[in-house]
Amino acid sequence: MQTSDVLDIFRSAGAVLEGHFILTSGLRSPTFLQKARVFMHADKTEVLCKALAEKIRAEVKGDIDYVVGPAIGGLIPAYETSRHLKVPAIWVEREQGTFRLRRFEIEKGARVVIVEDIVTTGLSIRETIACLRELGAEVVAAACIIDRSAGKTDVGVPLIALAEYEVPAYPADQLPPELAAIPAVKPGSRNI
Ligand SMILES: O=P(O)(O)OC[C@H]1O[C@H](OP(=O)(O)OP(=O)(O)O)[C@H](O)[C@@H]1O
Ligand SMILES: O=C(O)c1cc(=O)[nH]c(=O)[nH]1
Ligand SMILES: [Mg+2]
Repeated sequence: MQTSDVLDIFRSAGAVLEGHFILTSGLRSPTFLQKARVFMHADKTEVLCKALAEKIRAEVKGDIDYVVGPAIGGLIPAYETSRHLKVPAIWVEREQGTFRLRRFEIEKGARVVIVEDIVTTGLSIRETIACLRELGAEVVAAACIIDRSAGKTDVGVPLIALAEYEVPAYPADQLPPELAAIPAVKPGSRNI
């Protein structure tokens, strides 16, 4: 599956939004990939996650014990990707801002692959890795549907992206005037 195919699916779902967005990292962007508008369609989600599962199987050597999705955005793609990988899917969710594995137990040494929706700075994946390593799990790879950094982000483990799509993002104090003129909205769930 090519990047253009992935973007066609996002566009067909009305998931490529234009405006002024506050990202989870605090960066600002004129473009937001509202993945929820894709994941509301099981058929579109299946196509994307089956392709991602195939890419994960091709790149990860050895067993995978769990797929782990960072809530909320990672829940649906992690579940659907795990269905194709035929391994269980679990998730981390924020407890007072910090990712925790609140509902599951995981064996020490378990080999896990993180499945995210979108990667911008990789911050959310690094936070997920920290949580899982504290529990003794081995994070063998991370994966995502779209990497907005187009391969520039280093999360400390191999990052398997179904598509790479570079989108501008700016520190809040370095906004171009056309972006500063638009009221900012924050679609994600961090700090809620
Ligand atoms: O690579 P990063 O800079 O961390 O950005 C990507 C993260 O941002 C979004 O999550 P967000 O915290 O906005 O909440 P959501 O999962 O509820 O959408 C997205 O789901 C990724 O988890
Ligand atoms: O960086 C983010 O927070 C982010 C960007 C994006 O395009 N979509 C998303 O859900 N989160
Ligand atoms: Mg998220």
